[in-house]
Amino acid sequence: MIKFDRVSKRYASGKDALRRVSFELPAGQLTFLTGHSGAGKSTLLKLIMMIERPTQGQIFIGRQNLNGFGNRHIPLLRRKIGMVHQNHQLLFDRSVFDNVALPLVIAGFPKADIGKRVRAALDKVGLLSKEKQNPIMLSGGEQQRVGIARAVVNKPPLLLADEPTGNLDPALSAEIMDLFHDFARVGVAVLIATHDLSLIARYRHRLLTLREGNLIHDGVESATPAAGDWYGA
Ligand SMILES: Nc1ncnc2c1ncn2[C@@H]1O[C@H](COP(=O)(O)OP(=O)(O)OP(=O)(O)O)[C@@H](O)[C@H]1O
Repeated sequence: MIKFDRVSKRYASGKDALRRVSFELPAGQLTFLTGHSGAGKSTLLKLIMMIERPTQGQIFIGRQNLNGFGNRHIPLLRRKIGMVHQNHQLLFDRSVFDNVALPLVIAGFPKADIGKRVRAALDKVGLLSKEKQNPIMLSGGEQQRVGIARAVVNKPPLLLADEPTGNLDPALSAEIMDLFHDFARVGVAVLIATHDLSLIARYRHRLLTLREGNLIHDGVESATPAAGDWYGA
């Protein structure tokens, strides 16, 4: 589903945020992305979203090489990617329904279609009964689920999450992880960037570990937190 081939990113400041990073994420797999603060996780997600461009190397989504994409292709690309943020980034001046509908409205879906898809997404995250509420009335875990419904309402083949359980207690984190597992089970490639070592230890998934822009580990073997590794201790 997604492939990085020797991807490097140097910011204008001269900072090398990623150095010759290569990996592939197949459809239907859930993968954690970890590393210390500043290791390059957000940069990697930004390259996938085309918020930033690589300095070297190639990124493929499906069979498409992002190097061949101009700015006008970006909206089309982003429709293939669901993004879940730690702070949900919900709009508090509109209902839960309207928040989830937003990507479909932007993409120009017909109204009847929007209703069907939004309700299916809210049903999936267990929040159908709250569609008319303002998200400000919801708990942190519920707000995160609204964010997930919005990310998947387009049925994207790729789901990215940046610290999706950052503000949640272990029980709510487990609920969110259950949802991600459900999406992986139906063929979505799920990439979760997280610092949460207990989360990584609890689920034995493939783990990509970055240190100072280098991919220093790719596998499930040492899914137990190797904090010493991260911090170069
Ligand atoms: N726009 C930018 N211009 C210059 N340097 C940047 C820019 N964005 C990030 N960096 C630098 O690139 C490196 C990687 O940053 P990045 O945000 O990708 O790390 P991260 O692993 O996501 O960290 P965190 O977990 O703290 O979010 C850091 O040294 C950071 O300071």
